[in-house]
Amino acid sequence: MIKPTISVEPVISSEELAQLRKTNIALEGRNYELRETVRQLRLQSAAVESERDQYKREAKKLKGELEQYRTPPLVIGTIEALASGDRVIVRSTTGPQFLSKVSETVNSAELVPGRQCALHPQSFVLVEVLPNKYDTMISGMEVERAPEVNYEDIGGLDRQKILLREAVELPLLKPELFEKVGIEPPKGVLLVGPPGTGKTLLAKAVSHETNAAFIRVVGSELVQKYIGEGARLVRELFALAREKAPAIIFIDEIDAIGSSRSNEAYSAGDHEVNRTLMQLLSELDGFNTRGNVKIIAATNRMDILDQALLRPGRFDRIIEFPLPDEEGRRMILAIHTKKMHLNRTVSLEKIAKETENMNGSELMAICVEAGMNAVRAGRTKISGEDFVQAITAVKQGRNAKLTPIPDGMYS
Ligand SMILES: Nc1ncnc2c1ncn2[C@@H]1O[C@H](COP(=O)(O)OP(=O)(O)OP(=O)(O)O)[C@@H](O)[C@H]1O
Repeated sequence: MIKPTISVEPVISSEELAQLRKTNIALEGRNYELRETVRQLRLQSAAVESERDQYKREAKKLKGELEQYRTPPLVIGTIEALASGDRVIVRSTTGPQFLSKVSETVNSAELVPGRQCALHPQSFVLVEVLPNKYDTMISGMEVERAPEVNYEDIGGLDRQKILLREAVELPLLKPELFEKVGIEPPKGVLLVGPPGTGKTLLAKAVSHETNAAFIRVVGSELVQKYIGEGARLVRELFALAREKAPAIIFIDEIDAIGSSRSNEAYSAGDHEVNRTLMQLLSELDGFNTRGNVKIIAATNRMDILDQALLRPGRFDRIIEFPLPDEEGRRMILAIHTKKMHLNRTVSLEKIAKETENMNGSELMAICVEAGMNAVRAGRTKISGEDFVQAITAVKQGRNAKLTPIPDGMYS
């Protein structure tokens, strides 16, 4: 029997096989390219979303500010007697008496003669019953006992630290030294410099070191919140400080009550500013420098400050806070990255070089933003590139803050 011969024809020639392999490699390359494009697009979309969120937050903040400008300041008064129906007799702090209608939002149980209240400036409707005594103003002031800020938390500013410690800390901790030598410690200290340069931070550190209460008020709030109340608030501010002594009064934006323009007093607002300033000057003049209340003020606008504030016996010690130099920036960066996990590609010296003209507050924002970049990429270590991007973001926004992590970043 003849066996049939089976001839096995190759299904594919070696040339075809080589061609197929080539095509396969090309397709894999293309696939890789496409995946890379998708990854890039995802990153871009995340960045756009994060920018959108930032704009949204900015818009919300501006809306709030606009709303604040639209709301006129309220008039303060004292309830004198309850009249019939929904009316009360109120004497305003500026003098006249009103028969005021009471807003429906006010709890009638709070309408007690003697209580302070706020009236709408046009309709004189009683819109709010204010808490008693200090509470009224404490709502506008921050009171903190020995804030948690140490000198080690402050980068650079060595000269400023020495000067402030000498002017505030020493008289509080060792008043007898001044007595023995027979000199008066400085009365008020004025910190002058651009925003975000550590003025508040250093004042808080002194407060921590002396275990003093830190009472912070903002100049513009003293004169804008309630008509006719600025002078009373200043009086109560000093009374509160004496009660909480040892205490440090910190008046931020003092130029809002102490600008030379306020002397001219040509509008109701200016008149209010002027009265507040007069009260502040009189409190300063009647102030015992050896006592355990110290006063520090801060401003970014030394140029418009009323000279009356700078006379001897008032703010007679001026300490300048410049923008940090390269070494200062490196030290500030070191403080804010102390608890961060940095990889070897991060050089604080290099970052300090690239952040000329930036203040401490912006340097802190860069550190937070760099950390966020690592979080967004799902890493636990922060790289030099994270900082490069953060510097660009903060430079662009100049007030870039923590951006929320875009949805789906980790999916
Ligand atoms: N020298 C510094 N060392 C460390 N951090 C700093 C320094 N300067 C500023 N910062 C950071 O910036 C933040 C803002 O600083 P601070 O409130 O002290 O500025 P300021 O000079 O009082 O500004 P403003 O005039 O706007 O009130 C601080 O909470 C801190 O995180």
